[in-house]
Amino acid sequence: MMAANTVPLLPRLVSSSVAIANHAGKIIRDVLNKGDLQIVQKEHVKDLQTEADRAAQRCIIGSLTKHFPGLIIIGEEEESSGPVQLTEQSSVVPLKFTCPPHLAKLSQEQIVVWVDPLDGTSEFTEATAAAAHKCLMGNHDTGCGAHSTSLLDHVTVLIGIAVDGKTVAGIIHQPYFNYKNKEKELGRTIYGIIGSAGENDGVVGGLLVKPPPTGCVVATTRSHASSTVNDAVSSCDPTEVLRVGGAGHKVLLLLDGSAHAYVFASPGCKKWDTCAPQAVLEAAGGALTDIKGDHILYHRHVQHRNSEGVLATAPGQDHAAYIRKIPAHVKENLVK
Ligand SMILES: Nc1ncnc2c1ncn2[C@@H]1O[C@H](COP(=O)(O)O)[C@@H](OP(=O)(O)O)[C@H]1O
Ligand SMILES: [Mg+2]
Ligand SMILES: [Mg+2]
Ligand SMILES: [Mg+2]
Repeated sequence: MMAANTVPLLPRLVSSSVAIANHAGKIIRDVLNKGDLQIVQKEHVKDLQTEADRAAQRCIIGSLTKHFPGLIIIGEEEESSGPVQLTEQSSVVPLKFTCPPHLAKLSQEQIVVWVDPLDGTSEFTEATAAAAHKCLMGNHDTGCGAHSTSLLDHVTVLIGIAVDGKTVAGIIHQPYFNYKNKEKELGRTIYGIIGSAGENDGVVGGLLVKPPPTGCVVATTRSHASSTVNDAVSSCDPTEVLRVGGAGHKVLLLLDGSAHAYVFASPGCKKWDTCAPQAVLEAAGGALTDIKGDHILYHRHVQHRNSEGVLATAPGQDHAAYIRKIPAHVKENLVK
């Protein structure tokens, strides 16, 4: 085994981030178990923050800063006060990939880390409300339909690593994976480095399944729809539309064969929503761009909004063909 200081910076950062994302997932579950989300409204009624978002971000940014002093990290949430749980320097996961040669000699100044401590906050709050309602009703299924606890599957922790403005590595942790099956391990982490030779073509931790050769299943937002969002989805002639929460979760659906494309023609998604999912998807052979087909950049001073929308396709799909289908009025509506 290589001594820690001979391992290049990027694999060390990925390995440490996997351990940190796993711990952030535990913090999220602990907040939900306590049942007091302390919800704060940010820019509008569909833009919420909970104590789980805040505590998970304190853990991620605090731990990364402790292990990599001076690292540039941009998180979704503003700084908050409260207990900070840090991971140990030694809590790294064994590496299951090789570092691509062109990323083997990075200096820390080239790196920006984009952190979404809890992606799918809307669904997290609704699932929690549903669970509380269920308790009040004596633990029977209330038949709330949309207020189903299955919404917890939509929650992920995202840590994306960009080098010289391009995403190169990502970690997607799903804290509630398997929560309905008590026999199995709770939570999973999928991570990848673009161009690395690891298990499953550079993506570790998840089953990679191509979507069916026929049909067109489009995943899109569940809680941030608009007429432009819906026009873009319709233009793809979908055989099925999955309205689900979270950018991380929608990219997981592209990786497990559940959807062909993720289409979001809105300026609502931010760089911390796409940096990690894009890297994992592209490591697996998929693509994620804005709705016009242009690359999304992740420099330190870039605007946070993905103002020209998001379009992602599963490995093996014709990404350019989806871009061509998006109507001109939708593209014109989304400007820098
Ligand atoms: N109109 C909007 N306003 C604020 N955030 C938005 C938004 N549209 C999308 N997002 C953010 O983009 C992510 C994916 O959205 P969606 O689930 O609707 O597809 C969510 O991240 P967070 O849950 O981390 O805030 C969501 O809040
Ligand atoms: Mg948010
Ligand atoms: Mg998000
Ligand atoms: Mg978030």
